Amino acid sequence: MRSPTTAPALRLVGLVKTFGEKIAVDHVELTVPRGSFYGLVGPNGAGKTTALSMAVGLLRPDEGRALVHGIDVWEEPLRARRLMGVLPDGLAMPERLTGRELLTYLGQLHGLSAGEADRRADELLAVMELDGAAERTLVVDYSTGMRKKIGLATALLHAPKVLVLDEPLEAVDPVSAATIKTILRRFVGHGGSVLLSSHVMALVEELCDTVAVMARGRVVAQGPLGAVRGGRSLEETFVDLVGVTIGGGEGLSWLAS
Ligand SMILES: Nc1ncnc2c1ncn2[C@@H]1O[C@H](COP(=O)(O)OP(=O)(O)OP(=O)(O)O)[C@@H](O)[C@H]1O
Repeated sequence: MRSPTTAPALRLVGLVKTFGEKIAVDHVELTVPRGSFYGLVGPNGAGKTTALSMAVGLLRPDEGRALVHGIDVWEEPLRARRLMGVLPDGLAMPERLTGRELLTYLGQLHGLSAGEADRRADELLAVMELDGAAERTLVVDYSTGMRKKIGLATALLHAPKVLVLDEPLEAVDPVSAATIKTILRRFVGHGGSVLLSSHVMALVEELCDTVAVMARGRVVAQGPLGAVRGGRSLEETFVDLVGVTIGGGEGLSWLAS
């Protein structure tokens, strides 16, 4: 086992998860190099959310391990979680708090002093453009895009080394998306590592240097973006790898009448 100082940002080793008869994640191996901007793509139901939930310690695997900077997420959860910032799908978070209250509360749970938690909350709210009226609004009343932004702010609050983000830009307007992309690029530019899942190939091509394609619970390709797409667009490569038949061309004749 490599030491925490040289280990990859994140390593998933033989992860398996079944729900009843359904194998949601089937022996997934994934290595996110340090300093990489890593995109995980796959069709609906491919197992991305299940794999990411196991990677960050939110869902216990049936088999396999997840290591953050070489630290086992299940054996040393506190050490591992200190290194990770997580934006889960569905964004379960305390909702009866304002954006500011949420950040200061979570900051103190992370062990920051009240002053430091306040200072970081100020900066994050400003950067996410959630200052002003938004910071006094309860999170339960936030729009989907605002929830993504406050979720990303909570993920960044304790200055993690690795961000694991499930669909961070889904349902986010273009202006907020540009803000989030800038923040993520800065995070990687300063030595952090990002693993994000997305359905949007153009987004992954724009942001990520390394990609993995999941289908039916398995990783069917992974590596540097250029090598995986092999001179084509990621979308073409994806359709080939995933082996989908593109629907919509037949049926629905009543629509034309
Ligand atoms: N809690 C659960 N109970 C039963 N089945 C589940 C559960 N969570 C996921 N699944 C099933 O596991 C498979 C993988 O789901 P998962 O949400 O990980 O896929 P995904 O790639 O994130 O999909 P999407 O892109 O649509 O979000 C799906 O068939 C899903 O129905």
